[in-house]
Amino acid sequence: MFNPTDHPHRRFNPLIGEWVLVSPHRAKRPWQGQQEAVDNTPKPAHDPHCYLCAGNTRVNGEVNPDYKGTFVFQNDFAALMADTPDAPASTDPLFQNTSARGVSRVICFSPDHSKSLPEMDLPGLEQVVDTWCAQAGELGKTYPWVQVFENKGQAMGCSNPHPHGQVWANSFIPNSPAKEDVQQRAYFKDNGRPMLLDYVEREAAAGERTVVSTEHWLAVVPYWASWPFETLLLPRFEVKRLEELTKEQRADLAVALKQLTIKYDNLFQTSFPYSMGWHGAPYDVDGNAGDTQPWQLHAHFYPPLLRSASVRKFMVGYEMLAEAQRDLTPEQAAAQLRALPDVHYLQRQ
Ligand SMILES: O=C1CCN([C@@H]2O[C@H](COP(=O)(O)O)[C@@H](O)[C@H]2O)C(=O)N1
Ligand SMILES: [Zn+2]
Repeated sequence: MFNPTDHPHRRFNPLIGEWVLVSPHRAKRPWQGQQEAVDNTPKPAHDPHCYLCAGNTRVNGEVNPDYKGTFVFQNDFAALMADTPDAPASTDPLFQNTSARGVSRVICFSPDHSKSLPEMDLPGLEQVVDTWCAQAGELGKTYPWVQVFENKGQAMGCSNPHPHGQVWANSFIPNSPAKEDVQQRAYFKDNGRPMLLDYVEREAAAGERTVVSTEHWLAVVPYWASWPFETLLLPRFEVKRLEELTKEQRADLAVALKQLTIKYDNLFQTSFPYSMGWHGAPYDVDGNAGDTQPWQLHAHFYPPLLRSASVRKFMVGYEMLAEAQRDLTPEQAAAQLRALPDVHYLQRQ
């Protein structure tokens, strides 16, 4: 008799139209592979050598202001520029290219070099949320896609430990949002409702994949999660883009973010690495983005850790050549996170 906690099976991710292989007992195999370096040394509130700290000089010689809340600056090594000339049109179907313009900005979450999101207070987190919303709303006037994201931890290639995120505006809609656009439009056409609005209601009723639940927000390990402790942060109301969030919805988002990231840090009692980012309806800057009705704003958290602070999941081999594969079920991951205290392990000492 099939049982999803013991038997390998595949699950469909309707947001990108791809399958994930679930092998529930893979996490039990002996591990003699790489151990990630774990850096639990406490950080100073101000680091005189940090390029992102208030009042310090950045690598390009600019001096950061003595900022008190969030601080946004143009990335000195921007991946995209606003004035890049058009790439020459290609006629050969095997050698297609197209132009790429945009803006890259860095968002310092606070002047405190030592506090990542779970350790920040709610007013500080609300400022981060307001900054995300303001950046998306401003850049969305000029660019069809605005990618708000955060790389946290050295395990995620973070080049600077000062808690910060980034926002990259694009003159194009990148691959992942493009897939989600197609999938949400197809679902809306068949069902007359945004996919993730139906999904959040079903998950709120089910509960077995819920990690954090607040008045306006729900964080789940999605049924189709790829990364071991991947979560999807969903509004429990219809909303298309960050800047549409009301003050109350933003304040509650700060609560949900704090609870989720505290759970994450408590899982292996370490600052939990992840890449996270927001997806909302593309912006209609040239009149052909289509209506926003099928879309629902949401945030993805993609954390690499699998078994401990030092053992991560590798999406390699089978995952690169075939399809994503996970070593424990989403329900098991959610249960582990749910069972954790909602006070940060450093606060408890
Ligand atoms: O003086 C600096 C240092 C870092 N940066 C930028 O800060 C960003 C740090 O982000 P990451 O840690 O996610 O790499 C990185 O994109 C880097 O280009 C500056 O723009 N100026
Ligand atoms: Zn710093």
